[in-house]
Amino acid sequence: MTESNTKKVVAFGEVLWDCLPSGLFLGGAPLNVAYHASRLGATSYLASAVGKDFLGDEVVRRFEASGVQTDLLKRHPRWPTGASVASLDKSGDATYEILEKVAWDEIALEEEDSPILASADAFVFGSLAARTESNRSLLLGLLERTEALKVCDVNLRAPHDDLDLALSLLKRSDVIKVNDEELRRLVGGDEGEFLDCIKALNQKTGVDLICVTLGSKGAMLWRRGRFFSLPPDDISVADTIGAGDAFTAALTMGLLEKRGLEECLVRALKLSSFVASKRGAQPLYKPRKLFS
Ligand SMILES: OC[C@H]1O[C@](O)(CO)[C@@H](O)[C@@H]1O
Repeated sequence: MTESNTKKVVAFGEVLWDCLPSGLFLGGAPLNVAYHASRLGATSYLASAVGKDFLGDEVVRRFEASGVQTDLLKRHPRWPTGASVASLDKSGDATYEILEKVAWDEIALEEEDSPILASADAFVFGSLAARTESNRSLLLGLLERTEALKVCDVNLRAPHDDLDLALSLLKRSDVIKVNDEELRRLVGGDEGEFLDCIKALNQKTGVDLICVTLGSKGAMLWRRGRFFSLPPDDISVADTIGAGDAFTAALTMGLLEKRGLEECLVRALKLSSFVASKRGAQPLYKPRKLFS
């Protein structure tokens, strides 16, 4: 853990360019979390890889501009920088075809990276980057060793949405963030009462802090039987890309800053609503203004 008040957040997993008809947008759920954690005052890192190509150079440049640290961002010797072919429906929700055999599919950390990993206050991860065997074993090793708060935003993305794998990762976390559809898929409870689904996920994973985002209905935070639920801000949606990732970042920072659970939820919803009101996952903003 860090001594100073500045929190250290390490996110693990994909960094990629979302190719939308309107252009290329930098994304990847863990990077989006690292981006917002940095804006919210953390020193943040992304453990990932980009190719030795122009798009990889551009990622490094964007990290430097946004304050995300590049120490854990490696250059893959052969594979290209990640990308997805993304499309938006009328309500601004995105679907992604996430290309394979790309740099972040083979993240390679080194001995010299250990001090950063060992001093993290939060370690944020999802299930997509674990689609390759090498990343999976790296991630499991990191989860076993870290003393940081482990936050899993499961981020199921078809066809890389192996539910057994997702559950095995969720079991290793301290905090779970899912959306309502993911929740129902993970507990196999299409018809069930919403709260029963949360309790079922708690029983399946043993994790006591579960947050569920509900799109236009807001979000719910559940901790050992107590829960808070709030509607989102009244906004007009530009696109929902990265709104859930922003939610995870604000929730993680709120928990690290020891804010009350309800305040964590208020801030997470505020930030995710703001992101949904803008195009792309990484809009500029001043947290003081946003949360005032
Ligand atoms: O990480 C997988 C996908 O999810 C997003 O991060 C949005 O949450 C996209 O930018 C990316 O293509």
